[in-house]
Amino acid sequence: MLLEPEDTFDSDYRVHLATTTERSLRELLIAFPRRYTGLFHLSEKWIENRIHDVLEGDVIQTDVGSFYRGIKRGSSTRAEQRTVSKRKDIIVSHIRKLASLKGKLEHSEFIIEGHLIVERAVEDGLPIETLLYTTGFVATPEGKSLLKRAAAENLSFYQGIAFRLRFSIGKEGKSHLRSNWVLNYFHEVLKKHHAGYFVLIDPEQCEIEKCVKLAREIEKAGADAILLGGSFLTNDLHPIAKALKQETELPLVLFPGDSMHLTPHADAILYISLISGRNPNYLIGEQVKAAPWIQRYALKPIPTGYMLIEGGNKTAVEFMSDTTPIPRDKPDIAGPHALAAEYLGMQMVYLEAGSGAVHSVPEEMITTVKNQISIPLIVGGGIRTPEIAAKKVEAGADFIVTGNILEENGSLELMRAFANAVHG
Ligand SMILES: CC(C)=CCC/C(C)=C/CC/C(C)=C/CC/C(C)=C/COP(=O)(O)OP(=O)(O)O
Ligand SMILES: O=P(O)(O)OC[C@@H](O)CO
Repeated sequence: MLLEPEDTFDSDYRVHLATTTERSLRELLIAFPRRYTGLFHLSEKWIENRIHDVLEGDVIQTDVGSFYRGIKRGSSTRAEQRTVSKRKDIIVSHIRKLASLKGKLEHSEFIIEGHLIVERAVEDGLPIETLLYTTGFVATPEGKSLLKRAAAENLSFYQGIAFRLRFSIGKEGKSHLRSNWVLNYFHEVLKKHHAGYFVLIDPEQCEIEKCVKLAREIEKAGADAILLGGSFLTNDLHPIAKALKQETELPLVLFPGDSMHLTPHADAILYISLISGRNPNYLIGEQVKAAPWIQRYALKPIPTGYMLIEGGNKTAVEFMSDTTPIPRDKPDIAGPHALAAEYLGMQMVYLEAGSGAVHSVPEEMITTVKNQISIPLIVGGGIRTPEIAAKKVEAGADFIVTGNILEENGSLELMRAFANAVHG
């Protein structure tokens, strides 16, 4: 985003946006200074609606094209508060960690501060990942010139607590995995706790308000992330995801049943391939259809080997995917599937008994799989009590997913009991 002083059309700034995704546009608009008027050049139709979400104003036609002229709403803008000051902001806390040598070594990332050195780094083409700056900085001449250069380099911007620049050392170029803060966050959860706890929200099962209430409780209870998805969706995902993201600090991770289950309002997506089945559509077909949209929406993909395990009843996943689950008494078949997932470069394995399964994944199978792989293991389906969750962790699960039980009885106490049982 580049701001130029503007007075011809009764605005404070003429704003040039270099963005191709809704997410980066949103982040840029968050950085636009409050109580100032901007004249935004509308290069593409979709930009207009998104600007309208954040700024109050109208489209104006001029002889040099159409523009959106709007003023940034007052200080109560939720997004603004979230980005700048929330203590638990995941990116900000990650950046804080990088201040220590231990943090730098652990993540192979640096922060550098000061516009001259940052400018030099941009100029030298260092593998920069994210540029962080304050709202004040964007309006200074140094800020303008640096942001112009950074926009030309296609860097992602983030308005942070201080003007800082983060970049990775090591290999050239950007890797989606190296810059995948959600995956890094999952690994941090595992360093902090014995295991992590994910709660699945099924968009079919709740109205927006109910979902939001549930999400707030999930966060309060100490869960580590919210999964959003279902095997068959008829509800519009966008408003639900948007509301959840506004109301909680937890990472919002899509858990898709097919390539239509996407929204730019989430942080990441379990990029699952149904490796227990032999249905090419769920091994690679849906993934190919979704890939360009995941890129456009700037979702962080988490490549995951998804394995369906017989759970005593025919589940939605089994029916929808037209695949046969791995028999629950055959851990020796499950093990090599998981190992193959790791060898294929997947970052997680998910053992799924199916939502509402009569029997959850057997402990023996969890242990066999865990012993074969070094990537984190997610276990879900039919886990109905904190005691059972603890047993799965003891057997080797790194992350536990619960869905139905909280839809049936979403009490804060029960969620807390699950989080505590899993965290150990
Ligand atoms: C990577 C992308 C974009 C798509 C991959 C799609 C794949 C491989 C799907 C596997 C098969 C499938 C239908 C998985 C569904 C996973 C899921 C969200 C399960 C949880 O929900 P349900 O089992 O539907 O729960 P309910 O029965 O409560 O709806
Ligand atoms: O709804 P439940 O049975 O808890 O299952 C959660 C999840 O693993 C389904 O994909």
